[in-house]
Amino acid sequence: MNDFHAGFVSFVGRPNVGKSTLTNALVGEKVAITSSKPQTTRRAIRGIVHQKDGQLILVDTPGIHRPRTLLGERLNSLVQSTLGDVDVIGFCVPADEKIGPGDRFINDQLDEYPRAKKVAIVTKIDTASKQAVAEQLLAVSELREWEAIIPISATSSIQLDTLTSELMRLLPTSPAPLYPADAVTDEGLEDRISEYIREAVLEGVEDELPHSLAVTIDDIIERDDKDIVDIYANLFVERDSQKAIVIGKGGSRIREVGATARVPIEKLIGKHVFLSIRVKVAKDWQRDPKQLGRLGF
Ligand SMILES: Nc1nc2c(ncn2[C@@H]2O[C@H](COP(=O)(O)OP(=O)(O)OP(=O)(O)O)[C@@H](O)[C@H]2O)c(=O)[nH]1
Repeated sequence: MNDFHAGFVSFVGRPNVGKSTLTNALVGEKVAITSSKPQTTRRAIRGIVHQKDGQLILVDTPGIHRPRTLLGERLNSLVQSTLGDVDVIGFCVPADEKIGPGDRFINDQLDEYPRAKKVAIVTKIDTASKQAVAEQLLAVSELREWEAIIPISATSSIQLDTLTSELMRLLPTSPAPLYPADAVTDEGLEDRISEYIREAVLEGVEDELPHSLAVTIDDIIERDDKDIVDIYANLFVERDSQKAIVIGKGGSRIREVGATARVPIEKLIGKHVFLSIRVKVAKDWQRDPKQLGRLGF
């Protein structure tokens, strides 16, 4: 049987166009955290879509942007090395914003990856009128020759099956699946937990604070006597003033963060969780090669 398709697909686009939300919607599970803050995604996260006739491995990448810090530069080079390896690139533009210089910049970069097939995805069509969507499809079609142009909404589940089968069709045939049938991601447990915590902190913080956040896990300990898992996490910020904001009056904010993050973590682990989050200052870590290394970038 040679009609099983399997391969790697990456969604690219400006920050905040809905790449992570789309990844989660296609996988059917939260493998990538999302937020309304630009540049939420910092790693290439793999989400795996299983179908009878194929396996789609989605590599979620940070949004491409002009870097302002060393972290920004590392994120951009992560995108570049990821795109060099994928079979299909899905270029995402939102239906509710006109194509601008940021989109053109990314579209031009796609020439550097001749091996990958290219499809355009118009995202968030639930937010725009039929006419606006039609105009956006036309504008996108003028950027280059695409294998397909597909309008979707990840939050309203519009055309997601169409997108999956289009992507599947463009993947190479494979003698066997690349991942086991029950895998939804290749992210490790610690990384997924850290990301859930970062997502919870991102809710409600503003300005440059979202970029200053990093989370690491010291320990995950199963208790012998009870069905509880103890998780010890560190939340890094860059300045003392940010530490105060994140902790909140009398620790109120950080308690809320813990309660919010515990929900997806307990779902993931299938047990009750005691979550300890210690807030620490790592001064200007986004610009410091040593600290970036320690935080996993
Ligand atoms: N209305 C609507 N909102 C969406 C849709 N998809 C994503 N969003 C919202 O758009 C925002 C950004 O979504 P993300 O998935 O985090 O965007 P991203 O492109 O991965 O962003 P970065 O990680 O910054 O690159 C979030 O607030 C989402 O809820 C959609 O189909 N419809």
